[in-house]
Amino acid sequence: MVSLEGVSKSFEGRAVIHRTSLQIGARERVALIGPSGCGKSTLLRMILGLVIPDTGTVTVGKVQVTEATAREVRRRIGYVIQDGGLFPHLTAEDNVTLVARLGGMPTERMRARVDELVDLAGLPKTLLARYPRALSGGERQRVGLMRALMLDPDVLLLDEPLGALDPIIRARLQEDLRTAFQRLGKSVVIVTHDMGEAAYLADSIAVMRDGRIVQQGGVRDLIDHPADPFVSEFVGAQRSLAGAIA
Ligand SMILES: Nc1ncnc2c1ncn2[C@@H]1O[C@H](COP(=O)(O)OP(=O)(O)OP(=O)(O)O)[C@@H](O)[C@H]1O
Repeated sequence: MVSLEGVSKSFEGRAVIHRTSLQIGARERVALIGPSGCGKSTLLRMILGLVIPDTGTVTVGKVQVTEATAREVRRRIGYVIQDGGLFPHLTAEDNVTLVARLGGMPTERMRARVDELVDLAGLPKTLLARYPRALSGGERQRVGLMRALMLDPDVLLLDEPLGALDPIIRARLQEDLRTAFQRLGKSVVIVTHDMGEAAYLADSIAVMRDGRIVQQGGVRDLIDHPADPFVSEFVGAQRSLAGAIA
């Protein structure tokens, strides 16, 4: 469904992605994990056509992502960022329906879709009348998810969607996201710093360091067969409560 083949990128003469490849199949969920600044968001932005690689190719479905096709490709992708990325001057509902309205979706269809999505996102419908500033972080994130899903995209990209939330809300949203992913069966790429979250939400985890994917596999692979000392250090650095007590 999504394929990055040998992509690289430099900004201001500094290489931030070094010839990297990543494939995400239909219905497959991949987590991108790695230290701050290793290039996770840049890879997501390449899939969206917001960053065009210096070498290599990105394809979504059968379409190669270029400056010319980026807008068309973005219509097939839902994108969720930290804190929802909502427009502050629009109500939650107007945030969710904005692109559909601009695209001329009939009102009845739009209403039906919003009803489906409040159910999927686990959000009371009454909250949709509020502006983002009157919503909690978790509620904003649920609205962000609804907005990303409004046009029923084939691919869902989430860039640290739960990073700013407290642990209880985060755990609830993790559960609801997992259920939504299972129900929807879309290709998903989720960026996170949290190995537990990656293992819970994704089929496989791609560990990045310094602009490269150093290993991709299931969480057991990463623990039992780390490709190098960095992977073991990174996996081991995620302190569990049980470990802290011990
Ligand atoms: N448009 C840009 N111009 C210059 N440098 C950039 C640009 N975009 C990203 N970078 C740099 O590229 C590197 C990778 O950034 P990126 O945002 O992809 O990292 P990340 O792994 O997502 O980090 P974090 O986990 O902190 O969000 C960083 O050093 C960043 O400063």
